[in-house]
Amino acid sequence: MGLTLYQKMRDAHEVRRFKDGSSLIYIDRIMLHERTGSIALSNMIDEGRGIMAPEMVFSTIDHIVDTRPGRPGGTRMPGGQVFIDEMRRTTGELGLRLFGTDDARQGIVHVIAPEQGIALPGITMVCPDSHTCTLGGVGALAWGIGSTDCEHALATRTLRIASHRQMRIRLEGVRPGWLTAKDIIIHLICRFGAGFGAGHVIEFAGPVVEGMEVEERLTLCNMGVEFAAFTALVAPDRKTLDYVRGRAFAPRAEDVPEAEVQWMALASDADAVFDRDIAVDVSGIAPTVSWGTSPEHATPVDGLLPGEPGLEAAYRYVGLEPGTPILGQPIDGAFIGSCTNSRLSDLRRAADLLRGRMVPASVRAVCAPGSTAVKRAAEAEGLDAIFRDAGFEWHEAGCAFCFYAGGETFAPGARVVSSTNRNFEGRQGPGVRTHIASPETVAWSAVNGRISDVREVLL
Ligand SMILES: CC(C)[C@H](C(=O)O)[C@@H](O)C(=O)O
Ligand code: SF4
Repeated sequence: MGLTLYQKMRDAHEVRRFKDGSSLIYIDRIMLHERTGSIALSNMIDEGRGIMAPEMVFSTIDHIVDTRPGRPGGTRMPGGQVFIDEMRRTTGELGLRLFGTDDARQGIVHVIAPEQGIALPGITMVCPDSHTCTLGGVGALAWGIGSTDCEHALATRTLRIASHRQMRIRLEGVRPGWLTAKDIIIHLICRFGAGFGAGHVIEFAGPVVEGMEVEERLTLCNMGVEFAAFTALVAPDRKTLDYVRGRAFAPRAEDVPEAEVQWMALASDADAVFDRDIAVDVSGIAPTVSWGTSPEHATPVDGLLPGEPGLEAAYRYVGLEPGTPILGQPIDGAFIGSCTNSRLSDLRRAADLLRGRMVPASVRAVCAPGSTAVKRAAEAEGLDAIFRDAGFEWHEAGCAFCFYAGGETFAPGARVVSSTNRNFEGRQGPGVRTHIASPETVAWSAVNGRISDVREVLL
């Protein structure tokens, strides 16, 4: 019987298989950020434990640090400075790499991992952060862990994982030019339900995935955890190899040929058995936005809001009515950023829609590039000027606007179209109503001052 991509990667890293089917897995690389990583590292120091392979640990400061231009206050999160200070102290004491706020490699952990070549095809990676699944987009077996597991991984370079079920989602059909990976993943979560991936590893495959750029695959895998999956993956291909080559922590030039042969062999066998094998035709998928308080509360942008029972609390929070259109809903805010959609390709596509246009004064629009490197690259090609001229605030790299670190937010009750991945109550701040969507939908809605259909301009 053939093996799935996931099974091959697991087997290649398996130190031991237990009777219950779980496995002890060798961990290649570990990433940390100040919100959770600082806690794991202080515990390690307090317990007198050493780090098994310090050179394989990569840390950054992204979550609670302000993204305001210049970051004048460090962080506005009450009590937040201690996480930043602890991250600096503990990484210093333990001799770990830290991409701090003064480092050109700083950024949202899941954005810098592929960007710096830390995430690579075929490696195992963990980080105490749920969106570590993003890295499946480059063919890494990567998943989010809790603090205790993080300490275990730091101390032993291994982790025990359960035996996961296998799901493949094959994306087929003709993808319209305006249809983004974000629309597709929100559509899938809405169609199958936010719990559909529970207990599974999801492999995204099929011609539409093969046609996607690597940064789009990162967006697709990013929301694997919003599908409740253990993680998500895309098999590496030529595009992945081109993407990875030459990045700072990728293999050295002389090792590349051998590595690439190994990476290209990473694919599910033709006779691999999946517990669920689903084909989805993307041809009919519309630009998709969330309306409620779960990513599964979503709708085609030109659809009417659903009226099933059980959605009352969500409707109350968002201040909308079943049976009404989402299209045309006036908005107060627009946000482009987060580990889902803040890479250079996202900013370019949004800028294309903003060029020569202006966001109305009633809308507060913010862009926080995913990393300092993305920010600088965007500035080098003049994207910052396009965003600013359109009325967007141009921020530093970080998470703060995505998850309300405690400071940066929109006004209570504000309706915000956002390129992020979560929309539960208060996610972007007290009372803020988040509609998750593609960066294109965010940009186009921002200039119109209402939730808008990108097909008006991109068809
Ligand atoms: C703070 C962190 C642990 C959290 C996560 O794990 O996802 C954050 O990144 C988020 O998106 O809510
Ligand atoms: S950008 Fe948002 S979703 Fe991503 S890691 Fe940061 S807080 Fe979590």
